[in-house]
Parts: sequence; structure tokens; C-alpha cells
Amino acid sequence: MANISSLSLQNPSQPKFTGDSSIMASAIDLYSACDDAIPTIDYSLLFSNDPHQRSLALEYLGQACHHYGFFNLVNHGIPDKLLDNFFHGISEFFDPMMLDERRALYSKKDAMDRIRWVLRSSSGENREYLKVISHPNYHFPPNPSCFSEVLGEYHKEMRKIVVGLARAVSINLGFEEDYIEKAFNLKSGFDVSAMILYPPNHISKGEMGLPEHTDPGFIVTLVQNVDGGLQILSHHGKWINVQIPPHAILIQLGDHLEILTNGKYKSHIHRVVVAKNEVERISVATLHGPSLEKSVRPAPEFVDETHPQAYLGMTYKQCLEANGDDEIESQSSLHLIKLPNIN
Ligand SMILES: O=C(O)CCC(=O)C(=O)O
Ligand SMILES: [Fe+2]
Repeated sequence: MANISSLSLQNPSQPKFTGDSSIMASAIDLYSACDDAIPTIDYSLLFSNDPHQRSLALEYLGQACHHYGFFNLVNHGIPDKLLDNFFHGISEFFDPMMLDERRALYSKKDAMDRIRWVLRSSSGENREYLKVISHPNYHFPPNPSCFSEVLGEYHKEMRKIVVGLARAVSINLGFEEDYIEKAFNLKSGFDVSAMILYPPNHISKGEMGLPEHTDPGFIVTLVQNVDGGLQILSHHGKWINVQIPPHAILIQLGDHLEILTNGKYKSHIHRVVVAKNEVERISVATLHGPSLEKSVRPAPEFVDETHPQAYLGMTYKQCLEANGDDEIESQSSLHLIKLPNIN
């Protein structure tokens, strides 16, 4: 049965750097966070043939979206082996022996680059990543061999889950199951996937892997090969060390679900803290967005006298470019879209 609170979130088989390690002592001082459990949703139960189980699972999902804005997804159907192969391929990509060649190949040359390698190495951000557009068209590097095949398979499976979640969330919000798919035109949804290495090339210039931010889009899916480092600021103002069970997927609500629901389901601030070069972590964060041309504004069903319209309407492309970034390097523009509170 779906359970949002009682599943063990510990992962004894993976190395950790969150918690009591002396390596992390100074980072913990600066970026202390608690180890509160986060909700876990059983994806398979959202589609159970047993109506009672299904409605319970949907209710848990609604609570997780409303009160947290993020949750671990288990029994999602992506085979463990595929996830393991995926991480193996990414490790190979970041192989230090090959990296100079690949860096040169995929360093930004043009705003239209659909595959891009980026290094951030400063006191405020320490990571390197390969970003690709994974939908509506696939753009995957041909090397190392088999990498693009595994990447393609991973993203195909992940999109099925994203569409499934769009249906479940639509029902939760009291709509037909295709409501979100239509509101975001998900069939042509714009997905950007970042395969991230912390710290970059084993060398970090500070304790911050990725500074505080929220993400644009419908949802963000995140998988990782080592537990620890990601911290989320809860809606109650508490920093939480996010622990993801092996092979589970962390789902985070994006800014555009917040806009569509006029703030009922909110995105949340998160950041990544890195150890001092001792632990290497790979994560894959994919922003699943509306189609670029889709204008997203609060749906009329969420706007009334007590809940006045809190966000401007804008196309997804305008939102992604609002900070002066190109589509692939986009950051949240929620602060530009949010209307002053008129209550
Ligand atoms: O690597 C992580 O754990 C988080 C990545 C992230 O938040 C992002 O890429 O937007
Ligand atoms: Fe993020």
C-alpha cells in the first residue's frame, strides 16, 4: 500500500556523505539540514485495478504535492538494470582520460547547441554537466558507444512516467485525466536533461555544488548514483537532506505547475552541497516542461475572490529566456512572473 511516511529512506548499500561524516563537518555547519523523512509514492498503485487502493494512492499523491512539492517515486517500472547502465554510461562520459576531447566537442559554440558540456567551478557553484534536449527531439552524444542507446531508453521510459503522473495529478486536482497534458501540450513538451558530476573533475573550490533555486516546468525527475548532497527547503522553512532509496526517482514539482494551479501546488527551493572532493556523485535532473509555444497562466478554476490571480501568463519559451538565458541554460523566472500579493 502507498505510504507517504513510513518507508525506510536509508540506503545502506550506497556511500553517503550526508550526516555525521567528518568530511562534511564544515559544510554541515554552513548548510545544516535535518534528516526528516520525505513522502514516498508507489507509482504502480496510482494505476491499480483495485479502486480503493488507487484512490488511497491518489490521495497520498495529492498530500505530497500540496504539503511538500516533492516525493520519492518507487515501483515506477524503469528496470534497475537500465538505471545502472545509465549511470555506467555517464561515468564513462566523464572519464578523465576522455574528458578533454569531449569537453572540446560539446563546449558551447552556439545558443542553438542541443548538446552542451558546461563546467562551473567557483566558490559559489561546483559541478560539471552534460545537458541535452531530450524531448520533443532526442539530441544525444554518439560517444561513448551504447551511451546514446541507454540515454534514449531512459528518457523514453521516464516520459511514460511523466505522462502517468500528469494524469494522476489532473485527477487529484478534480479534472479529466488529460487536463495537464492539454494545459502544457505535453505531447510536444520541451525537456532538458542535465547529467551532473559533483564535484567537477574531483576538484571543488567550495562547498556549494549548486546554489538555491527552483526549476521551471511541470516536474523535475531526478536520479542519483550516491545518496546525499541535495537539500530541499520545505514549505515550512526547514532545510531537509534528501535521501532517495536506490533506484527510486525523486519527483519535484516545477514552477509551471505552481503557475497553472495559481499556487496550490508549489515548486520549492533546493540546493546541492558537495563534500571537499572526497565523494563523487552523479545525478540526472530532467526538467519536463510545457511545449515552448504554450502560454501558461493560472487556470480559471484556481482563481476566485480569495485566490486572486497570482502569476502572469507567458509562453514557456518566454519564461525560459526571461533571465537572458537561452532555452537550454534556463533558470527559474518565477520571480518575474509572480504578481504582487493584492490580498
Ligand atoms: O543534482 C542535484 O541533486 C540537483 C540538480 C538540480 O537541482 C538541477 O539541475 O536543477
Ligand atoms: Fe534544480
